[in-house]
Amino acid sequence: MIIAIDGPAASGKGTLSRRLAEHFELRHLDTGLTYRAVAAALLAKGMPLGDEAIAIEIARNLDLGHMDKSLLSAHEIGEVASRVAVLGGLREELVRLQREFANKPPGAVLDGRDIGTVVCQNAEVKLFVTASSEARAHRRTDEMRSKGIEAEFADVLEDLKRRDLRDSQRTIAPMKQAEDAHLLDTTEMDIETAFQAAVDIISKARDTMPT
Ligand SMILES: Nc1ncnc2c1ncn2[C@@H]1O[C@H](COP(=O)(O)OP(=O)(O)OP(=O)(O)O)[C@@H](O)[C@H]1O
Ligand SMILES: Nc1ccn([C@@H]2O[C@H](COP(=O)(O)O)[C@@H](O)[C@H]2O)c(=O)n1
Repeated sequence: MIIAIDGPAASGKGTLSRRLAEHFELRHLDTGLTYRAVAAALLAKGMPLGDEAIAIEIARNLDLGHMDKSLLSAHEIGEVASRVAVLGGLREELVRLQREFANKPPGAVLDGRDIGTVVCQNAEVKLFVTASSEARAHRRTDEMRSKGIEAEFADVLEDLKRRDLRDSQRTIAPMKQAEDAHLLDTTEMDIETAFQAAVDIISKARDTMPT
């Protein structure tokens, strides 16, 4: 079974995806990390962010098993990732790796921006996880502060809105809800409630799948 989870920044899709993968005994790939890894490598090499040939080369050498989430999660890397994510050739290379991951048995949960619309259009279940910009900014600000990182709610909110706008308006594979995706708005849900709602949707979909 392949479960595709998309949604805007800090909507909780990563938290949900990890728990769903554990619950349904599937593998999990946070595809945002693949864009972040390329962004971080470009920054480390001091290369211009628009240098697509170098970005593709970095993507070809990416080892999905060795992406350091704690390093790549930095708020600033998310911003740079969203700027390199507009490059079509780079996306093709990363999508190839992501599909390879998804198609290995017993299946997987992938989260990102274009999983239901591009990467795994054939996924058995698709969710589009969202929450109001304010709720997402509060969650991200709390998360950063809990790690000892200084964060101002207003700055985080502005950054999230800018990133969402870029991600949803780019020409290639923009972030959007797939037509056959279930919408899960978690603005008024805590993590446990959101998880139970997702399990219900997926279990119902699985019960109606041909064996
Ligand atoms: N329903 C929820 N209620 C409250 N907090 C939540 C909820 N879901 C997730 N969180 C918290 O919000 C923060 C962001 O969640 P998470 O990292 O899963 O989002 P994301 O969509 O994967 O973000 P990104 O796109 O930046 O990778 C985390 O600190 C997480 O614990
Ligand atoms: N399938 C995806 C996943 C991510 N992106 C881009 O990467 C940025 C960082 O992603 P996070 O999920 O870690 O926040 C994101 O803002 C997107 O620009 C993508 O394009 N497609």
